Amino acid sequence: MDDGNLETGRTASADFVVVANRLPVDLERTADGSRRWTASPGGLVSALEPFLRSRKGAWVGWPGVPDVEVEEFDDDGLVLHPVSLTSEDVRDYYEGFSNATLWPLYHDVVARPVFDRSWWESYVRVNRRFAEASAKVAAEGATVWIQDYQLQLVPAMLRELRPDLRIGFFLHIPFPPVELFMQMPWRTEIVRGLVGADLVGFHRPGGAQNFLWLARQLAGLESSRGAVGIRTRPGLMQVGDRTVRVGAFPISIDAIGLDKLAKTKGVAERAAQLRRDLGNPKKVLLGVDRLDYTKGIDLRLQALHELLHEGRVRPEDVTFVQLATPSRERVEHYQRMRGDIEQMVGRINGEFARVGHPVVHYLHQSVNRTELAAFFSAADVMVVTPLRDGMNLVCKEYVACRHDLGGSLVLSEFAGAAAELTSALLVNPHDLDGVKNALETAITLDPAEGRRRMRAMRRQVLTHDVDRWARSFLQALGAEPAD
Ligand SMILES: O=P(O)(O)OC[C@H]1O[C@H](O[C@H]2O[C@H](CO)[C@@H](O)[C@H](O)[C@H]2O)[C@H](O)[C@@H](O)[C@@H]1O
Ligand SMILES: O=c1ccn([C@@H]2O[C@H](COP(=O)(O)OP(=O)(O)O)[C@@H](O)[C@H]2O)c(=O)[nH]1
Repeated sequence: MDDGNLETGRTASADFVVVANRLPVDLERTADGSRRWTASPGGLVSALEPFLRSRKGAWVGWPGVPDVEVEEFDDDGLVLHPVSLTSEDVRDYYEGFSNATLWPLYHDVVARPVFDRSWWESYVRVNRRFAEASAKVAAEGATVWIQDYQLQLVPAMLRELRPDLRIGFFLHIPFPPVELFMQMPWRTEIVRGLVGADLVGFHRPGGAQNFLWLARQLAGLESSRGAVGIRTRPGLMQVGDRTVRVGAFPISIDAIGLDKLAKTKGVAERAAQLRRDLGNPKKVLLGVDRLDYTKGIDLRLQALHELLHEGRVRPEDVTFVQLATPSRERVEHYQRMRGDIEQMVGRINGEFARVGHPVVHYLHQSVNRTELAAFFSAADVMVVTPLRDGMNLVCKEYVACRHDLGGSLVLSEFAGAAAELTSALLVNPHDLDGVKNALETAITLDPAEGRRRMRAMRRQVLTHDVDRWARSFLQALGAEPAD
């Protein structure tokens, strides 16, 4: 996308507003000093962008680079309202509090969270800026849907500025067990920020249940104690004269769109080309992740290394492709993990590759949707082994692309998607022998058994798409009529 497609300078007054840390597009400065817009990384954007485009709302978010002022603009009918962040905001609010405090704390402390008071102050300031921007964009009585852990204070701040709005909040990452959340020095402030919404949504009922408990303990709020259902039976909480709903809404993908894309001649040809380029191995294994320490890329490489060592897998039979989207590159944990992973790739290839035939192809790059559909179509085994993941859209995308019922999915029990894709080969990523066994099973799986599993997973993914997710959330918020 370039600036030519974008109509700038319009004033928005939108009835439906999404607020997320990132806009769906990132501003990129190229080497020759010009600027262009590219697709933003991550599942939040892939899920919400097609949905919002279909209903012509406004999107409030950061354009992805510090220290730029960009005017509100129209991107093919979607009004984008940029919120500027300074370099200090990016360091303290985004890389600091969001990604070195909240991210590890909410992902089961797989890395140690840093609690820094100046980061917290920056988080409060930037959340206020987002609340003010949203208050400006939303029309009288509009629905505003706030997204994710970077903006947990925005619901209450926005309600104070604009009591006329209908406010929803959805958390895309796991909500942690209460014992872990209690470590947070600003735990009560965060709970009070979230209950500013009319509906607080999580991927899983467990997250909703944890939140209800914490709101009772930390904010003294009266709340229901019954089990929260999936898309139904939300918990209820009394906040002054308002009733706040707390529910579980597992996110999904544009399944029909991807199914269609994977059936095109172009994707099928590209998939065949990819297999040829890889040297037509018997089995292609694939990993697709942001380069994030929660994704368990290191442990799948370790499992492969051991299988090769033990002779359970022959290097001439398998090729492993790891697509790793660059992510949060200035955060220390991410830098360390990248070094470790690249060392492991080098080690496996050093020991098992032949000239012209690496065992592991590692691409530290992002690829587009069509190319990704070709990779999914080409892969015999999709390996998804996060230590913890809110949902994980990649595994659902793989399933949506396998109209041929080919391929098998190795999936971590600790991804939100595992509760829905129960016919995957489920693994505990902390159990390396279990991961090795599952990889071996997937490589040698009887095709009829593979088809049976894939059919069941496709039934689930194709009937539970992102549109259903968004509709069920907005219906529970009262922003959309019930079916
Ligand atoms: O914006 P970044 O810091 O570059 O990170 C990208 C996004 O990562 C996270 O995605 C999550 O949302 C997915 C969709 O619900 C879900 O499947 C996945 O499990 C989550 O990790 C993050 O939550 C987003 O805010 C980021 O934009
Ligand atoms: O090279 C890539 C790698 C990933 N993705 C997309 O990035 C999203 C990743 O979402 P997921 O929920 O799996 O994880 P997240 O990165 O949000 O934690 C998926 O929609 C992928 O299709 C992409 O467009 N290009």
